[in-house]
Amino acid sequence: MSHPAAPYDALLLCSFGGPNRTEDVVPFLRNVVRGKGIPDERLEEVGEHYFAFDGKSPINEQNLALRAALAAELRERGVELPVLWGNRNWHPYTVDTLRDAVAFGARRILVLVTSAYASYSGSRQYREHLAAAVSELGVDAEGLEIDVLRPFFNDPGFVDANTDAVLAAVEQLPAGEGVHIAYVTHSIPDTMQDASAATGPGYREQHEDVRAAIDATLRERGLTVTSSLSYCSRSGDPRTPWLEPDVNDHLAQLAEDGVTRVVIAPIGFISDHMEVAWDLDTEAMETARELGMDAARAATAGIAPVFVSGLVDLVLERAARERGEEPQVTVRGQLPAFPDVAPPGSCRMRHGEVTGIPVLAGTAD
Ligand SMILES: CC1=C(CCC(=O)O)c2cc3nc(cc4[nH]c(cc5[nH]c(cc1n2)c(C)c5CCC(=O)O)c(CCC(=O)O)c4C)C(CCC(=O)O)=C3C
Ligand SMILES: [Fe+2]
Repeated sequence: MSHPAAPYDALLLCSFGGPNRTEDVVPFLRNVVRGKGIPDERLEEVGEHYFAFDGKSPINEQNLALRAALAAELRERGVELPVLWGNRNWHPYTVDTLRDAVAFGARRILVLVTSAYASYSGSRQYREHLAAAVSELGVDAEGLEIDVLRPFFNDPGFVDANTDAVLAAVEQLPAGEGVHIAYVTHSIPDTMQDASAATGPGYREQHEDVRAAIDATLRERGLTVTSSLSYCSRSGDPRTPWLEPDVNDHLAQLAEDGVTRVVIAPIGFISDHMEVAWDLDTEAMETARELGMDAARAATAGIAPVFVSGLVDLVLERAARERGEEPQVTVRGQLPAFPDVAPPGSCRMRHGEVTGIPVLAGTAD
């Protein structure tokens, strides 16, 4: 029998990156907004949330924890597959990790992007980034082949971890009748939403599918549930339309409608990074308090064993398909599993225009 992770010889956790201390904040943000000509003074303002946390984003420690959990789960299953880590916008940069991996003999690498949903920001932008990293490596990357795991929003491990978290949050609320689950994700520009829906279910529709799947389980458990999807963390020009409603406006509307018990469930995020810490734990929870609601924030998937185990299943499933086998694929919700290779035209940038920017694991059109 072949090695369960063959043909891969490494798994690369590829994430956004975040600053570790005050001095990192502006250089990190320069990377994030690269090429947009935004002056440093403006970045000092954009970095306000990071400065409020002494310049330290929680995201790096979360990725280290996820890497350790993935490595432990692989080891437990007797699978030898090193788990590497590289970021788009801060150390360790993907290009550096890849250079080391190649020097250590890696030739086929599978990438796990730390966004569960497909959109330009969570999907194609990472594939552009990987192509740029390989191109920067030049001859050093000769013979290197990189695949990217499909978006995993409807993976049973991810959905079940979120379901468990919502159930635990309901338990935290004072006793009462009925509960509203306010599912929350990162807002994106309407144009990016439209582009995400060009070749398959769009960003919003992917979230709606997860919402319905979790709701169904909650009702099976006997809970009286209403629910909604709202958005956080919009940025940019206020005249540009982004997905709405904003979670704070939405909570006010819910209060007006007589909702008194609410669970804020950040299904759009795989861990408690800055958006969750600031926009939800700081702002949205305060909004709920001011509105006199009983509110609890559901945990993100983080390193919940069911989530980590689901990710390892995904890795082994993809490896098996690369070997020409037909492993069983299980999803929650109504949408199918996304394809291994993103179809041409998928998740283009804001306006769906063809940029010609090279991508890995897919075509540039
Ligand atoms: C859909 C989505 C996810 C996926 C959800 C997920 O992966 O969880 C995500 C992840 C993240 N985004 C992050 C940080 C930032 N995102 C920015 C800007 C933007 N994000 C957008 C969307 C998303 N972003 C968009 C449409 C913009 C506007 C710029 C543009 O139109 O292209 C900016 C620039 C400043 C600003 O505009 O606010 C920053 C600093 C961090 C790190 C957090 C930490 O440090 O803990 C993470 C994981
Ligand atoms: Fe972002």
